[in-house]
Amino acid sequence: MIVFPPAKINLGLRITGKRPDGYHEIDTVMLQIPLFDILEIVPTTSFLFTSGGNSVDCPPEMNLCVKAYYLLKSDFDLPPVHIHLHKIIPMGAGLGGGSSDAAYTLLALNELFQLQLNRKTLENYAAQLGSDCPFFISSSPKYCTGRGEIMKDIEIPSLSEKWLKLYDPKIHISTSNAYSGIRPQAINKTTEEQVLEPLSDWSDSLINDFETTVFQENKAISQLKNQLYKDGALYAAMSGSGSAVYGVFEHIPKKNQLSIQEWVFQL
Ligand SMILES: C[C@](O)(CO)[C@H](O)COP(=O)(O)OP(=O)(O)OC[C@H]1O[C@@H](n2ccc(N)nc2=O)[C@H](O)[C@@H]1O
Ligand SMILES: Nc1ncnc2c1ncn2[C@@H]1O[C@H](COP(=O)(O)OP(=O)(O)OP(=O)(O)O)[C@@H](O)[C@H]1O
Repeated sequence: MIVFPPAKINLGLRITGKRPDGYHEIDTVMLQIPLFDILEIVPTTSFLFTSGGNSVDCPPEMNLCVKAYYLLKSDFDLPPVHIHLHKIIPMGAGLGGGSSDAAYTLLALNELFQLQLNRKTLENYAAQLGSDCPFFISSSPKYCTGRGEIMKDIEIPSLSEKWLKLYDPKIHISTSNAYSGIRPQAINKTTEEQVLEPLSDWSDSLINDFETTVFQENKAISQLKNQLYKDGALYAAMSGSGSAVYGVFEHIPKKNQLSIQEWVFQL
């Protein structure tokens, strides 16, 4: 079975508290985007994990696909499989690629071995693998709170038929380091309320709390955000804990001749 785990972007990301378990309370909207890894899972005689494309900077046993397989295997009599991951989504970019691979491993195993697990059960398994993982179990935009795992479906009419330009500055940002530099703050308005306001208000209202510290340490990332506004973006921001930045455009944006990886998608 072949599946295509997508990347996500965060629209606004507020960090509102530090929890006793060391995680942070967040308030964000997450949206899948059409940038995909490729994941193939086939039954075999002994467990094997291989990967291609961009190299993943952790040993195979730490790969979230492998962790997802063994998590399900602890509760079900799963046969051995060969998992092959072709990595395309940039790592440490705030695009949730590893989380998506983990969620899609659960989804594929559920289907391949007819485990009959419903969405809620799959989300509970996903939450054990990472805070962003439950989001990838279903494909619609979500307003996410808690440590990211409390989700509510949301429609974002402002984004209908808009264009997205995404830059990968190729700067690896560790999520836990990024969180450790943040002082949580209470918020007056939720991100859900803000994304339902007109898109023309977003640049003044939507905030990613990671931008202040990440931009201070990496001027190149804030320059890319400025570049997106210069190019005519209606709204531009960093995704998650960075380093990827995106802009939302009314019309198809031109590609720049910057020596940097960029993608353009219609939403
Ligand atoms: C930045 C976001 O991508 C926004 O969607 C997520 O909050 C990160 O989610 P993730 O990559 O799935 O994170 P996890 O794998 O669960 O946690 C990695 C590390 O990030 C920190 N972490 C993560 C999520 C959260 N709500 N609070 C945290 O403090 C913790 O130090 C944790 O050890
Ligand atoms: N399948 C995988 N793909 C990518 N990274 C993985 C995977 N499995 C484990 N990892 C580890 O997770 C780290 C970060 O992964 P990921 O791509 O999800 O980060 P991110 O883009 O910053 O996402 P997030 O928005 O969740 O913080 C990698 O540096 C790697 O060590």
